Amino acid sequence: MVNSCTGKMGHATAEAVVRAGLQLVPLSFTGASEAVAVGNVGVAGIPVELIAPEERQAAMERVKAQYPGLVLIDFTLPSVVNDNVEFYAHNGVPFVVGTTGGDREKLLADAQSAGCYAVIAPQMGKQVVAFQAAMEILAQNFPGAFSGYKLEVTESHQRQKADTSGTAKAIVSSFGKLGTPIQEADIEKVRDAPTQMDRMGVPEEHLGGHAFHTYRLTSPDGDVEFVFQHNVCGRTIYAEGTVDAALFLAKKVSQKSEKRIFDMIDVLREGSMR
Ligand SMILES: NC(=O)C1=CN([C@@H]2O[C@H](COP(=O)(O)OP(=O)(O)OC[C@H]3O[C@@H](n4cnc5c(N)ncnc54)[C@H](O)[C@@H]3O)[C@@H](O)[C@H]2O)C=CC1
Ligand SMILES: O=C(O)C1=N[C@H](C(=O)O)C[C@H](O)C1
Repeated sequence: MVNSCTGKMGHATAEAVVRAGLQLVPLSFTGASEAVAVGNVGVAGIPVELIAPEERQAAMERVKAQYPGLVLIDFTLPSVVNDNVEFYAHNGVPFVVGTTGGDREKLLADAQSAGCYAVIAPQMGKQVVAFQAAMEILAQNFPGAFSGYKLEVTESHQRQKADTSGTAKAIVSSFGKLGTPIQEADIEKVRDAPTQMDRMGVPEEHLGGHAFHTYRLTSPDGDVEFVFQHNVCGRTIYAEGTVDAALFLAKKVSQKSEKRIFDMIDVLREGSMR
């Protein structure tokens, strides 16, 4: 079940669920206004009924009874992700959260205290997850290796993205251990089209959906520079990774795994990404 199929990521993920030959629950939680105004949304020819927040408990009971292998997927908004996770946790359902932002500590604590199975990660794209893991491995093995270097981070996303990239924040945390700590406020957020096209090289057709990240490290004397970059156009890479996460989580539930909360590095490590 994908919440919300009205959103860009939710829709792309629901399509990936169908492409993978899995059963898409034809219901999707969404914001109150869309549920009333739109009613339902088509995903690969399947009409998906939109459920407003005040109707979701009744719908959840129906869905739980009808779909025993249920895994929920959340791609909503930073402003609602905590409320959604509280709701999933209260209902004891396994869930994958790709939504960024919100209070991340509370999100983890709510999932943990309810004993839910969950995959929670700001980045679902296999190769970007591998890069994220590599930076953390580097940090664990060579702490302080870049002490004294200056770190500059720029991330460019579609204009509607309100929060700072969750991926950038995760990678900045590894850079902190490598000796170049910076604050979230130091991450440059690019959201305007001219800068995205002229400076960052975002193709015009991807202004509405892209994620271009650059991490630049410069030595104190300016003689040495490292630049790490990952530039993604579109949403397929995340949608496919999310399906991998849902399949991984369903396996963990059926195995009654003792560990219940995972991130995408766990999914990648177990060889569960196609
Ligand atoms: N983990 C990953 O790899 C990725 C994460 N994201 C994150 O996913 C989130 C969604 O991104 P987009 O799809 O681009 O945003 P979007 O703005 O296109 O979609 C958000 C959807 O949430 C719906 N919504 C609002 N209130 C709701 C509620 N109470 N319950 C259910 N749905 C509600 C809205 O109606 C809208 O359709 C963002 O946090 C973004 O950063 C995006 C791409 C990849
Ligand atoms: O909103 C997006 O688009 C993305 N969000 C995630 C993030 O905040 O890091 C992942 C990717 O950057 C796309």
